[in-house]
Amino acid sequence: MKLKTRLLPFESANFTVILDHNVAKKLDVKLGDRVIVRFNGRSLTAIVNTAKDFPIDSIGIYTNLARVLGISEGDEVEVEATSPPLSLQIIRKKLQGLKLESDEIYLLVKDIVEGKLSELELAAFVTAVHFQGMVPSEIYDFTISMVNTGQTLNLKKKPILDKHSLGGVPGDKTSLLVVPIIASLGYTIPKTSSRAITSAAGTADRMEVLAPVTFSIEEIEEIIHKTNGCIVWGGSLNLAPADDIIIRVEYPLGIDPFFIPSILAKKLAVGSTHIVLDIPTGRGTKVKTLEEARRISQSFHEIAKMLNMNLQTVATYAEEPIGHAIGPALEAREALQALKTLNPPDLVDKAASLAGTLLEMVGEKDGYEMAIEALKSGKAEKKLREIIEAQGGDPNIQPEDITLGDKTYTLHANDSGFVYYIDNSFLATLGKTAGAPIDKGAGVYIHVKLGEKVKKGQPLITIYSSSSAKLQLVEKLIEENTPILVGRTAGRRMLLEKIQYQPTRLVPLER
Ligand SMILES: O=P(O)(O)OC[C@H]1O[C@H](OP(=O)(O)O)[C@H](O)[C@@H]1O
Ligand SMILES: O=c1cc[nH]c(=O)[nH]1
Repeated sequence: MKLKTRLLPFESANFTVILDHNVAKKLDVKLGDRVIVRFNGRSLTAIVNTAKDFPIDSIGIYTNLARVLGISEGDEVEVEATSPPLSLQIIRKKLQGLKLESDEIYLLVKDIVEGKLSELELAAFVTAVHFQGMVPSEIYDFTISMVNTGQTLNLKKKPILDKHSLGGVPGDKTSLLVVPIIASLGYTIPKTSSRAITSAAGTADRMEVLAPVTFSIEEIEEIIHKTNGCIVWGGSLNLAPADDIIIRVEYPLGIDPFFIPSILAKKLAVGSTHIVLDIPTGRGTKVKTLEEARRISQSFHEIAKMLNMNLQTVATYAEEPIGHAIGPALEAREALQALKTLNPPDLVDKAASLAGTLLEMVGEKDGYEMAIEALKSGKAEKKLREIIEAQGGDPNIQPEDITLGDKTYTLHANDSGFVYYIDNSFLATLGKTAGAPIDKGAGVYIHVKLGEKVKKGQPLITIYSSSSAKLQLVEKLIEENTPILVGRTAGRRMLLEKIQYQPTRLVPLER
Protein backbone atom coordinates (compact mmCIF):
# COMPACT_ATOMS: atom_id res chain seq x y z
CA MET A 1 0.00 0.00 0.00
CA LYS A 2 1.31 3.49 -0.84
CA LEU A 3 0.95 6.13 1.90
CA LYS A 4 2.04 9.76 2.34
CA THR A 5 4.40 10.46 5.23
CA ARG A 6 3.57 12.76 8.12
CA LEU A 7 6.64 13.40 10.23
CA LEU A 8 5.96 13.19 13.97
CA PRO A 9 8.39 14.83 16.41
CA PHE A 10 8.98 11.64 18.46
CA GLU A 11 11.95 9.32 18.92
CA SER A 12 11.70 5.70 20.05
CA ALA A 13 14.23 2.94 20.76
CA ASN A 14 12.81 0.95 17.86
CA PHE A 15 11.23 2.25 14.62
CA THR A 16 7.61 3.24 15.07
CA VAL A 17 4.85 4.25 12.65
CA ILE A 18 1.27 5.39 13.20
CA LEU A 19 -1.58 4.10 11.06
CA ASP A 20 -5.27 4.87 11.13
CA HIS A 21 -7.35 1.94 12.48
CA ASN A 22 -8.94 1.34 9.10
CA VAL A 23 -5.66 1.47 7.22
CA ALA A 24 -4.20 -1.00 9.72
CA LYS A 25 -7.19 -3.31 9.13
CA LYS A 26 -6.65 -3.14 5.36
CA LEU A 27 -2.99 -4.04 5.84
CA ASP A 28 -4.09 -6.80 8.25
CA VAL A 29 -1.95 -5.51 11.13
CA LYS A 30 -2.81 -4.46 14.67
CA LEU A 31 -1.10 -2.55 17.48
CA GLY A 32 2.41 -3.95 18.03
CA ASP A 33 2.60 -5.80 14.67
CA ARG A 34 5.32 -5.04 12.13
CA VAL A 35 5.28 -3.42 8.72
CA ILE A 36 8.04 -2.94 6.18
CA VAL A 37 8.44 0.69 5.08
CA ARG A 38 10.14 1.11 1.67
CA PHE A 39 11.52 4.40 0.37
CA ASN A 40 14.01 5.21 -2.37
CA GLY A 41 15.33 1.65 -2.64
CA ARG A 42 15.79 1.28 1.14
CA SER A 43 13.55 -0.42 3.66
CA LEU A 44 13.08 -0.84 7.40
CA THR A 45 10.86 -2.87 9.67
CA ALA A 46 8.73 -0.70 11.95
CA ILE A 47 6.32 -1.39 14.79
CA VAL A 48 2.73 -0.26 14.34
CA ASN A 49 0.86 2.07 16.63
CA THR A 50 -2.72 2.71 15.64
CA ALA A 51 -4.76 5.89 15.99
CA LYS A 52 -8.37 6.83 15.48
CA ASP A 53 -9.04 9.41 12.79
CA PHE A 54 -5.47 9.54 11.50
CA PRO A 55 -5.60 10.64 7.81
CA ILE A 56 -6.27 7.46 5.81
CA ASP A 57 -3.90 8.32 2.98
CA SER A 58 -1.02 8.85 5.43
CA ILE A 59 1.45 7.13 7.73
CA GLY A 60 2.89 8.84 10.83
CA ILE A 61 6.67 8.47 10.91
CA TYR A 62 8.81 8.95 14.03
CA THR A 63 11.90 11.15 13.69
CA ASN A 64 14.48 8.34 14.00
CA LEU A 65 12.86 6.31 11.20
CA ALA A 66 12.62 9.40 8.97
CA ARG A 67 16.30 10.13 9.62
CA VAL A 68 17.49 6.62 8.73
CA LEU A 69 15.41 6.32 5.53
CA GLY A 70 15.91 9.99 4.56
CA ILE A 71 12.16 10.63 4.49
CA SER A 72 10.70 14.17 4.35
CA GLU A 73 7.16 15.37 5.07
CA GLY A 74 4.75 14.32 2.31
CA ASP A 75 7.02 11.68 0.67
CA GLU A 76 5.29 8.60 -0.66
CA VAL A 77 6.34 5.29 0.91
CA GLU A 78 5.36 1.67 0.26
CA VAL A 79 4.02 -0.11 3.35
CA GLU A 80 3.50 -3.86 3.70
CA ALA A 81 2.73 -6.19 6.64
CA THR A 82 5.51 -8.53 7.77
CA SER A 83 5.87 -11.32 10.32
CA PRO A 84 7.45 -10.92 13.80
CA PRO A 85 11.25 -11.32 13.87
CA LEU A 86 12.81 -14.70 14.71
CA SER A 87 14.56 -13.06 17.63
CA LEU A 88 11.26 -13.11 19.55
CA GLN A 89 11.67 -16.88 19.81
CA ILE A 90 15.20 -16.31 21.12
CA ILE A 91 13.82 -13.99 23.81
CA ARG A 92 11.29 -16.68 24.77
CA LYS A 93 14.14 -19.18 25.03
CA LYS A 94 15.96 -16.90 27.48
CA LEU A 95 12.74 -16.37 29.45
CA GLN A 96 12.65 -20.15 29.89
CA GLY A 97 16.15 -20.04 31.36
CA LEU A 98 17.85 -21.75 28.42
CA LYS A 99 21.33 -20.94 27.15
CA LEU A 100 21.55 -19.02 23.87
CA GLU A 101 23.87 -20.08 21.04
CA SER A 102 26.27 -17.76 19.15
CA ASP A 103 24.13 -17.47 16.01
CA GLU A 104 21.01 -16.76 18.10
CA ILE A 105 22.79 -13.99 20.00
CA TYR A 106 24.06 -12.43 16.76
CA LEU A 107 20.57 -12.47 15.25
CA LEU A 108 19.08 -10.97 18.39
CA VAL A 109 21.66 -8.16 18.58
CA LYS A 110 21.21 -7.47 14.85
CA ASP A 111 17.44 -7.17 15.32
CA ILE A 112 17.98 -4.85 18.29
CA VAL A 113 20.24 -2.61 16.18
CA GLU A 114 17.84 -2.70 13.23
CA GLY A 115 15.01 -1.56 15.53
CA LYS A 116 12.94 -4.68 14.92
CA LEU A 117 12.07 -5.26 18.57
CA SER A 118 9.64 -3.15 20.55
CA GLU A 119 10.66 -1.67 23.91
CA LEU A 120 8.28 -4.13 25.54
CA GLU A 121 10.02 -7.12 23.94
CA LEU A 122 13.43 -5.70 24.78
CA ALA A 123 12.35 -5.06 28.37
CA ALA A 124 11.30 -8.72 28.63
CA PHE A 125 14.75 -9.78 27.40
CA VAL A 126 16.62 -7.40 29.73
CA THR A 127 14.53 -8.61 32.68
CA ALA A 128 15.10 -12.26 31.71
CA VAL A 129 18.88 -11.69 31.68
CA HIS A 130 18.64 -9.78 34.99
CA PHE A 131 17.10 -12.86 36.63
CA GLN A 132 18.67 -15.73 34.64
CA GLY A 133 22.16 -14.25 34.13
CA MET A 134 24.39 -15.31 31.24
CA VAL A 135 27.13 -17.94 31.08
CA PRO A 136 30.61 -16.80 29.91
CA SER A 137 30.09 -18.00 26.33
CA GLU A 138 26.86 -15.96 26.11
CA ILE A 139 28.61 -12.87 27.50
CA TYR A 140 31.44 -13.34 25.01
CA ASP A 141 29.04 -13.79 22.07
CA PHE A 142 27.05 -10.77 23.16
CA THR A 143 30.21 -8.64 23.32
CA ILE A 144 31.41 -9.74 19.89
CA SER A 145 27.94 -9.34 18.32
CA MET A 146 27.63 -5.83 19.76
CA VAL A 147 30.93 -4.87 18.14
CA ASN A 148 30.22 -6.60 14.82
CA THR A 149 26.86 -4.89 14.38
CA GLY A 150 28.48 -1.44 14.49
CA GLN A 151 31.49 0.51 13.29
CA THR A 152 34.94 0.57 14.86
CA LEU A 153 37.51 3.26 15.48
CA ASN A 154 40.91 2.46 13.98
CA LEU A 155 43.47 4.70 15.59
CA LYS A 156 47.00 4.21 14.35
CA LYS A 157 48.70 5.50 17.49
CA LYS A 158 49.30 2.72 20.04
CA PRO A 159 49.02 2.10 22.99
CA ILE A 160 45.40 3.11 23.41
CA LEU A 161 44.55 3.64 27.07
CA ASP A 162 41.04 3.53 28.46
CA LYS A 163 39.08 3.71 31.69
CA HIS A 164 35.58 2.57 32.45
CA SER A 165 33.40 2.29 35.52
CA LEU A 166 30.70 -0.17 36.39
CA GLY A 167 28.86 2.89 37.72
CA GLY A 168 26.36 2.88 40.54
CA VAL A 169 28.02 5.29 42.96
CA PRO A 170 26.46 8.78 42.89
CA GLY A 171 28.62 11.72 41.83
CA ASP A 172 31.28 9.72 39.98
CA LYS A 173 32.74 12.36 37.69
CA THR A 174 36.18 10.68 37.81
CA SER A 175 36.44 10.23 34.01
CA LEU A 176 36.37 14.03 33.57
CA LEU A 177 39.72 14.06 35.41
CA VAL A 178 41.28 10.77 34.28
CA VAL A 179 40.94 11.49 30.54
CA PRO A 180 42.72 14.89 30.63
CA ILE A 181 45.40 13.57 33.01
CA ILE A 182 46.26 10.72 30.62
CA ALA A 183 45.95 12.82 27.45
CA SER A 184 48.09 15.60 28.97
CA LEU A 185 50.89 13.06 29.47
CA GLY A 186 50.95 12.28 25.75
CA TYR A 187 48.92 9.06 25.78
CA THR A 188 45.86 8.39 23.62
CA ILE A 189 42.55 7.90 25.44
CA PRO A 190 39.40 7.75 23.25
CA LYS A 191 36.82 7.72 26.03
CA THR A 192 33.30 6.77 25.07
CA SER A 193 30.74 6.78 27.85
CA SER A 194 27.15 5.85 28.36
CA ARG A 195 24.48 8.13 29.67
CA ALA A 196 23.08 7.41 33.15
CA ILE A 197 22.01 3.81 33.66
CA THR A 198 21.07 3.69 37.34
CA SER A 199 22.33 7.05 38.57
CA ALA A 200 21.41 10.71 38.24
CA ALA A 201 24.18 11.35 35.68
CA GLY A 202 26.39 9.31 33.40
CA THR A 203 29.70 10.62 32.10
CA ALA A 204 28.15 11.50 28.72
CA ASP A 205 25.50 13.59 30.58
CA ARG A 206 28.19 15.35 32.66
CA MET A 207 30.43 16.13 29.68
CA GLU A 208 27.47 17.43 27.70
CA VAL A 209 27.28 20.34 30.16
CA LEU A 210 30.73 21.41 28.96
CA ALA A 211 30.63 20.47 25.26
CA PRO A 212 28.66 18.45 22.69
CA VAL A 213 29.18 14.68 22.98
CA THR A 214 27.54 13.45 19.76
CA PHE A 215 29.95 12.90 16.84
CA SER A 216 30.66 10.77 13.79
CA ILE A 217 33.65 8.39 13.77
CA GLU A 218 35.57 10.80 11.49
CA GLU A 219 34.93 13.70 13.86
CA ILE A 220 36.15 11.65 16.83
CA GLU A 221 39.34 10.79 14.97
CA GLU A 222 39.90 14.50 14.35
CA ILE A 223 39.30 15.40 18.04
CA ILE A 224 41.74 12.70 19.16
CA HIS A 225 44.29 13.77 16.56
CA LYS A 226 44.19 17.32 18.00
CA THR A 227 44.10 16.51 21.72
CA ASN A 228 45.00 12.80 22.33
CA GLY A 229 41.61 12.27 23.90
CA CYS A 230 37.87 12.77 23.86
CA ILE A 231 34.90 12.28 26.18
CA VAL A 232 31.96 11.39 23.96
CA TRP A 233 28.67 9.55 24.10
CA GLY A 234 29.05 5.96 22.85
CA GLY A 235 25.40 5.84 21.80
CA SER A 236 25.83 8.44 19.06
CA LEU A 237 28.75 6.81 17.36
CA ASN A 238 27.43 3.59 15.93
CA LEU A 239 30.21 1.95 17.96
CA ALA A 240 28.45 -1.06 19.54
CA PRO A 241 25.07 0.60 18.77
CA ALA A 242 23.04 -2.10 20.57
CA ASP A 243 24.49 -0.80 23.84
CA ASP A 244 22.59 2.46 23.97
CA ILE A 245 19.33 0.84 22.83
CA ILE A 246 19.58 -1.64 25.72
CA ILE A 247 20.55 1.11 28.18
CA ARG A 248 17.40 3.09 27.24
CA VAL A 249 15.35 0.11 28.40
CA GLU A 250 17.49 -0.55 31.49
CA TYR A 251 17.29 3.04 32.72
CA PRO A 252 13.60 3.13 33.72
CA LEU A 253 13.93 -0.36 35.23
CA GLY A 254 17.02 0.68 37.23
CA ILE A 255 18.80 -2.59 36.40
CA ASP A 256 22.11 -3.25 34.64
CA PRO A 257 22.47 -6.94 33.68
CA PHE A 258 24.58 -6.29 30.55
CA PHE A 259 27.46 -4.45 32.17
CA ILE A 260 30.20 -6.82 30.98
CA PRO A 261 29.30 -6.88 27.25
CA SER A 262 28.27 -3.23 27.38
CA ILE A 263 31.65 -2.13 28.74
CA LEU A 264 33.91 -4.55 26.88
CA ALA A 265 32.16 -4.00 23.52
CA LYS A 266 32.73 -0.24 23.86
CA LYS A 267 36.42 -0.84 24.65
CA LEU A 268 36.83 -3.32 21.79
CA ALA A 269 35.15 -0.97 19.31
CA VAL A 270 37.71 1.78 19.94
CA GLY A 271 40.66 -0.64 19.96
CA SER A 272 41.74 -0.01 23.58
CA THR A 273 44.96 -1.85 24.41
CA HIS A 274 45.17 -1.07 28.17
CA ILE A 275 42.02 -0.71 30.25
CA VAL A 276 41.46 0.10 33.89
CA LEU A 277 38.04 -1.04 35.02
CA ASP A 278 36.62 0.57 38.14
CA ILE A 279 34.23 -1.45 40.33
CA PRO A 280 32.79 1.02 42.88
CA THR A 281 32.11 -1.03 45.99
CA GLY A 282 29.85 0.03 48.81
CA ARG A 283 26.38 0.13 50.34
CA GLY A 284 23.61 1.30 48.05
CA THR A 285 25.66 0.72 44.89
CA LYS A 286 25.63 -2.08 42.32
CA VAL A 287 28.45 -3.97 44.08
CA LYS A 288 28.05 -4.08 47.83
CA THR A 289 31.04 -6.06 49.08
CA LEU A 290 34.67 -6.65 48.15
CA GLU A 291 33.87 -10.34 47.77
CA GLU A 292 31.25 -9.47 45.13
CA ALA A 293 33.72 -7.09 43.44
CA ARG A 294 36.30 -9.89 43.22
CA ARG A 295 33.70 -12.22 41.70
CA ILE A 296 32.74 -9.62 39.09
CA SER A 297 36.41 -8.93 38.38
CA GLN A 298 36.92 -12.65 37.75
CA SER A 299 34.06 -12.70 35.21
CA PHE A 300 35.46 -9.61 33.44
CA HIS A 301 38.89 -11.25 33.25
CA GLU A 302 37.50 -14.48 31.85
CA ILE A 303 35.86 -12.60 28.96
CA ALA A 304 38.78 -10.18 28.52
CA LYS A 305 41.11 -13.19 28.18
CA MET A 306 38.94 -14.63 25.40
CA LEU A 307 39.10 -11.21 23.71
CA ASN A 308 42.85 -10.80 24.23
CA MET A 309 42.36 -7.59 26.20
CA ASN A 310 44.78 -6.15 28.74
CA LEU A 311 42.56 -5.34 31.69
CA GLN A 312 43.21 -4.22 35.27
CA THR A 313 40.18 -4.20 37.54
CA VAL A 314 40.12 -2.11 40.71
CA ALA A 315 37.55 -2.01 43.48
CA THR A 316 37.06 1.55 44.73
CA TYR A 317 35.53 2.96 47.92
CA ALA A 318 31.86 3.77 47.35
CA GLU A 319 30.27 3.90 50.80
CA GLU A 320 29.27 7.50 50.02
CA PRO A 321 29.06 9.68 46.88
CA ILE A 322 32.28 10.80 45.18
CA GLY A 323 32.84 14.46 46.08
CA HIS A 324 29.80 16.54 46.95
CA ALA A 325 27.95 16.96 43.66
CA ILE A 326 25.35 14.65 42.06
CA GLY A 327 23.69 15.56 38.74
CA PRO A 328 25.14 16.64 35.35
CA ALA A 329 25.71 20.40 35.91
CA LEU A 330 26.70 20.13 39.57
CA GLU A 331 29.20 17.39 38.68
CA ALA A 332 30.67 19.19 35.68
CA ARG A 333 31.18 22.21 37.96
CA GLU A 334 32.85 20.09 40.64
CA ALA A 335 35.14 18.41 38.08
CA LEU A 336 36.32 21.82 36.80
CA GLN A 337 36.90 22.96 40.40
CA ALA A 338 38.86 19.79 41.16
CA LEU A 339 41.16 20.35 38.18
CA LYS A 340 41.86 23.87 39.44
CA THR A 341 42.08 23.32 43.19
CA LEU A 342 42.74 19.57 43.71
CA ASN A 343 39.59 19.42 45.83
CA PRO A 344 37.50 17.50 46.90
CA PRO A 345 40.23 15.09 48.04
CA ASP A 346 38.29 11.84 47.49
CA LEU A 347 37.63 12.71 43.82
CA VAL A 348 41.25 13.72 43.26
CA ASP A 349 42.57 10.58 44.97
CA LYS A 350 40.26 8.35 42.94
CA ALA A 351 41.20 10.00 39.64
CA ALA A 352 44.93 9.86 40.43
CA SER A 353 44.65 6.21 41.51
CA LEU A 354 42.90 5.15 38.30
CA ALA A 355 45.09 7.28 36.02
CA GLY A 356 48.16 6.07 37.94
CA THR A 357 47.14 2.43 37.49
CA LEU A 358 46.78 2.99 33.74
CA LEU A 359 50.16 4.73 33.51
CA GLU A 360 51.84 1.84 35.31
CA MET A 361 50.16 -0.64 32.93
CA VAL A 362 52.09 0.99 30.07
CA GLY A 363 55.37 0.86 31.98
CA GLU A 364 55.51 4.22 33.78
CA LYS A 365 56.87 4.29 37.34
CA ASP A 366 54.97 6.03 40.17
CA GLY A 367 51.78 6.52 38.14
CA TYR A 368 49.91 8.06 41.07
CA GLU A 369 52.53 10.80 41.55
CA MET A 370 52.65 11.47 37.79
CA ALA A 371 48.88 11.93 37.79
CA ILE A 372 48.96 14.27 40.80
CA GLU A 373 51.73 16.28 39.12
CA ALA A 374 49.61 16.61 35.94
CA LEU A 375 46.87 18.07 38.14
CA LYS A 376 49.14 20.35 40.21
CA SER A 377 50.95 21.76 37.18
CA GLY A 378 47.64 22.70 35.54
CA LYS A 379 48.44 20.43 32.55
CA ALA A 380 45.32 18.31 33.09
CA GLU A 381 43.03 21.36 33.33
CA LYS A 382 44.57 22.81 30.17
CA LYS A 383 44.04 19.48 28.41
CA LEU A 384 40.37 19.27 29.43
CA ARG A 385 39.89 22.77 28.01
CA GLU A 386 41.53 21.67 24.74
CA ILE A 387 39.18 18.68 24.58
CA ILE A 388 36.18 20.91 25.36
CA GLU A 389 37.21 23.23 22.52
CA ALA A 390 37.83 20.38 20.06
CA GLN A 391 34.35 19.04 20.88
CA GLY A 392 32.80 22.46 20.21
CA GLY A 393 32.41 23.80 23.78
CA ASP A 394 33.69 26.98 25.38
CA PRO A 395 37.34 26.36 26.44
CA ASN A 396 37.22 29.28 28.88
CA ILE A 397 34.19 28.03 30.81
CA GLN A 398 34.48 28.60 34.56
CA PRO A 399 32.71 26.60 37.30
CA GLU A 400 30.52 29.61 38.15
CA ASP A 401 29.31 29.88 34.51
CA ILE A 402 27.49 26.56 34.81
CA THR A 403 23.76 26.99 35.31
CA LEU A 404 22.08 25.01 38.08
CA GLY A 405 18.36 24.44 38.62
CA ASP A 406 16.82 27.66 39.97
CA LYS A 407 14.48 25.90 42.46
CA THR A 408 16.18 24.56 45.57
CA TYR A 409 15.30 22.74 48.74
CA THR A 410 17.74 22.33 51.62
CA LEU A 411 17.53 19.68 54.31
CA HIS A 412 19.03 20.77 57.64
CA ALA A 413 20.37 18.70 60.53
CA ASN A 414 17.81 18.13 63.32
CA ASP A 415 20.58 17.60 65.80
CA SER A 416 24.27 18.24 66.37
CA GLY A 417 26.59 15.27 66.02
CA PHE A 418 28.49 13.22 63.46
CA VAL A 419 27.44 11.94 60.04
CA TYR A 420 27.39 8.15 60.32
CA TYR A 421 25.22 7.01 57.39
CA ILE A 422 24.77 8.30 53.84
CA ASP A 423 22.25 6.52 51.65
CA ASN A 424 23.79 6.33 48.16
CA SER A 425 20.80 4.89 46.36
CA PHE A 426 18.35 7.29 48.02
CA LEU A 427 20.52 10.25 46.97
CA ALA A 428 20.47 8.93 43.38
CA THR A 429 16.68 8.61 43.61
CA LEU A 430 16.42 12.20 44.86
CA GLY A 431 18.57 13.47 41.98
CA LYS A 432 16.49 11.57 39.42
CA THR A 433 13.23 12.70 41.00
CA ALA A 434 14.47 16.30 40.76
CA GLY A 435 14.79 15.75 36.99
CA ALA A 436 18.39 14.63 36.40
CA PRO A 437 19.90 13.70 34.02
CA ILE A 438 17.48 15.14 31.39
CA ASP A 439 17.23 18.39 33.40
CA LYS A 440 20.97 19.08 33.41
CA GLY A 441 20.75 21.60 36.26
CA ALA A 442 18.93 19.15 38.54
CA GLY A 443 20.74 17.22 41.23
CA VAL A 444 21.86 17.02 44.83
CA TYR A 445 24.70 18.81 46.61
CA ILE A 446 25.78 17.05 49.79
CA HIS A 447 27.31 19.49 52.24
CA VAL A 448 28.72 16.81 54.55
CA LYS A 449 30.65 13.56 54.26
CA LEU A 450 30.83 10.45 56.45
CA GLY A 451 32.35 11.10 59.90
CA GLU A 452 32.06 14.89 59.65
CA LYS A 453 30.88 16.90 62.63
CA VAL A 454 27.65 18.87 62.09
CA LYS A 455 25.76 21.43 64.15
CA LYS A 456 21.98 21.44 64.59
CA GLY A 457 20.45 23.49 61.77
CA GLN A 458 23.44 23.08 59.46
CA PRO A 459 22.58 22.22 55.82
CA LEU A 460 23.01 18.53 55.00
CA ILE A 461 21.92 18.45 51.37
CA THR A 462 20.55 20.91 48.82
CA ILE A 463 18.43 19.66 45.93
CA TYR A 464 18.34 21.63 42.66
CA SER A 465 15.65 21.43 40.00
CA SER A 466 14.07 23.61 37.33
CA SER A 467 10.64 22.23 38.22
CA SER A 468 8.68 23.18 41.36
CA ALA A 469 6.49 20.10 40.93
CA LYS A 470 9.51 17.79 40.88
CA LEU A 471 10.98 19.54 43.90
CA GLN A 472 7.72 18.94 45.78
CA LEU A 473 8.02 15.22 45.00
CA VAL A 474 11.57 15.33 46.39
CA GLU A 475 10.35 17.00 49.60
CA LYS A 476 7.72 14.29 49.98
CA LEU A 477 10.35 11.56 49.59
CA ILE A 478 12.53 13.27 52.21
CA GLU A 479 9.57 13.41 54.63
CA GLU A 480 9.32 9.62 54.36
CA ASN A 481 13.00 8.75 54.32
CA THR A 482 16.35 10.14 55.49
CA PRO A 483 19.32 10.35 53.12
CA ILE A 484 21.83 11.30 55.84
CA LEU A 485 21.90 10.15 59.47
CA VAL A 486 23.55 12.20 62.21
CA GLY A 487 24.37 10.71 65.63
CA ARG A 488 25.50 12.33 68.84
CA THR A 489 28.77 10.47 69.19
CA ALA A 490 31.71 10.13 66.83
CA GLY A 491 32.41 6.75 65.33
CA ARG A 492 30.28 3.67 65.14
CA ARG A 493 26.53 3.78 65.75
CA MET A 494 24.78 0.44 65.91
CA LEU A 495 21.17 1.53 65.78
CA LEU A 496 20.37 3.02 62.40
CA GLU A 497 16.61 3.40 62.62
CA LYS A 498 13.53 2.07 64.41
CA ILE A 499 11.64 0.98 61.32
CA GLN A 500 7.91 1.68 61.33
CA TYR A 501 5.53 -0.90 59.90
CA GLN A 502 3.57 0.74 57.09
CA PRO A 503 0.79 -1.65 56.08
CA THR A 504 -0.42 0.27 53.03
CA ARG A 505 2.89 1.37 51.57
CA LEU A 506 4.49 -0.56 48.73
CA VAL A 507 8.23 -0.60 49.26
CA PRO A 508 10.44 -1.44 46.27
CA LEU A 509 12.72 -4.36 47.13
CA GLU A 510 15.72 -2.65 45.60
CA ARG A 511 16.01 0.93 44.51
O1 LIG B 1 24.41 5.34 35.76
P1 LIG B 1 25.33 4.35 36.39
O2 LIG B 1 24.68 3.01 36.59
O3 LIG B 1 25.97 4.89 37.62
O4 LIG B 1 26.58 4.03 35.45
C1 LIG B 1 26.78 4.46 34.18
C2 LIG B 1 28.03 5.25 34.01
O5 LIG B 1 29.18 4.44 34.32
C3 LIG B 1 30.12 4.54 33.29
O6 LIG B 1 30.92 5.66 33.58
P2 LIG B 1 32.34 6.07 32.89
O7 LIG B 1 32.08 6.20 31.43
O8 LIG B 1 33.37 5.02 33.18
O9 LIG B 1 32.70 7.39 33.51
C4 LIG B 1 29.24 4.69 32.08
O10 LIG B 1 29.86 5.14 30.93
C5 LIG B 1 28.14 5.62 32.55
O11 LIG B 1 28.46 6.97 32.37
O1 LIG C 1 29.03 1.51 30.26
C1 LIG C 1 28.43 0.86 31.10
C2 LIG C 1 28.66 1.01 32.49
C3 LIG C 1 27.95 0.24 33.36
N1 LIG C 1 27.04 -0.63 32.90
C4 LIG C 1 26.80 -0.77 31.57
O2 LIG C 1 25.93 -1.55 31.16
N2 LIG C 1 27.51 -0.02 30.70
